[in-house]
Amino acid sequence: APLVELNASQRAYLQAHPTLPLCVDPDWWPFEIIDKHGRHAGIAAELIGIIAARTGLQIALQHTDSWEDSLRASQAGRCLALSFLNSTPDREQWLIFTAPLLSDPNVIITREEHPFVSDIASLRGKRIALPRGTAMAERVARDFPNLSIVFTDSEREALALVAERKVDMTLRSLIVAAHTIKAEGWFSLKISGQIPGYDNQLRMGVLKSEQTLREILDLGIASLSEAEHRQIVDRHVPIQMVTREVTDYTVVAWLGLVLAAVLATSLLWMSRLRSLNRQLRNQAETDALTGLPNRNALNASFELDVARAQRFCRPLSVILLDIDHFKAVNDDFGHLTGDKVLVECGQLIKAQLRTVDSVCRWGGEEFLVICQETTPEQAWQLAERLLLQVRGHTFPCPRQLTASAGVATVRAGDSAAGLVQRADEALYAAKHGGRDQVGLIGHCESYVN
Ligand SMILES: Nc1nc2c(ncn2[C@@H]2O[C@H](COP(=O)(O)OP(=O)(O)OP(=O)(O)O)[C@@H](O)[C@H]2O)c(=O)[nH]1
Repeated sequence: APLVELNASQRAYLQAHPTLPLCVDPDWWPFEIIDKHGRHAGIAAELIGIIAARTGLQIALQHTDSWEDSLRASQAGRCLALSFLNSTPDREQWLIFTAPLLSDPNVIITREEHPFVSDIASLRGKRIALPRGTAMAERVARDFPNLSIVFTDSEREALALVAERKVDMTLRSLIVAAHTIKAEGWFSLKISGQIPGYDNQLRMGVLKSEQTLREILDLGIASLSEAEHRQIVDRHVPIQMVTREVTDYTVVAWLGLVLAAVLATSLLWMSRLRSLNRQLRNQAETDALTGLPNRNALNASFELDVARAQRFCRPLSVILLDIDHFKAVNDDFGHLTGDKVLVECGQLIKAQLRTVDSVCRWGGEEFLVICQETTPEQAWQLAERLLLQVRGHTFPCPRQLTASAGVATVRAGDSAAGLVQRADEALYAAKHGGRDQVGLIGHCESYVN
């Protein structure tokens, strides 16, 4: 980078001051530290190093034991400049300040389970830990009377109180917080929000008498590029600085993402539940072997069919069909053959029906056919046709098979069960009469004129 161009009085100042006595905070990592070799290190040290190289200043580090020590040394005139500090009315009594070397937002730190803070002014009765005597503690007390402040002796103690659940939150420099959370392993802490305008503007402080020194430093500071700032900060803060983007918008975006994820999961879950329920209902109402509806599937609608036929004097008939000597099929050719016969018999019956009629597997080797708008005579004819089909069909079984059927038609006062009962009696009669025939019980009373 090019050297900064100085004017005559600035060059004269440098000649009169071959070294610049600088006081720093010896223990404020990652901003700055006096390391074990007695060297100034950290973000501030690197930024000031570039400034010195570009302006020709020779820095002479003044060793102190603490930040308070450094402030006292500065007040006593033992160092002409302080490295990295916010300007406050108190400090302005003896210092003048350069432009900021670094802006660093102060962020709200809470435990992981705390919701994101979008508006700190709306929080009631929350406890916030802040180091005593800091500019930020003064500002929070003034701007947010809704919070109760717990004063601590250090920033570390403030963070520890949050980690130990003794307070709800603290406010801290993003860079220092990111570093400390990682260094201390306080991963139960998170950055929950940011107070707009609560930024650290870290500047160099120069004794009031040293106007020219401030001019020189400002020229050096102005020469620092955004990329140089970023590189230096990134090197010292191992946590990704995307956290720098923690503003209300990111919070909203994150919440949006989380909500979307929850919504998507519930929708998925609900559709899965619906599909499972559909499967369950299908399974409950379908005969696994033949794929026909079973007795359960029929019950509700069958009662209604019977009631409707009675109410409107319409004929409704049922046919109960039973394969003859089916036990012998099982016994002679095995259950698997018996199963195949049942499946084919179901298909055979179904193929003969009008769409308004329905067939279900009533149980065992019995099929029940419900024939809407069907007189006993018509039902009888259908039953005869079904038996003819069975008789003429080649089942996957070495034996020629036949079936018997019982027919019944709705009467006044009938229930669905009563109707099937009569069909069963008719079937019994057919079996008794020699099988392979249709049985009919009682007279063929019908509602049709
Ligand atoms: N393979 C097979 N057999 C079944 C099934 N359900 C019932 N059965 C058998 O069907 C047979 C019915 O026999 P029975 O009620 O004695 O009547 P049948 O041998 O058909 O004689 P009739 O009805 O008097 O002509 C029994 O042996 C049952 O085990 C099934 O799902 N698969």
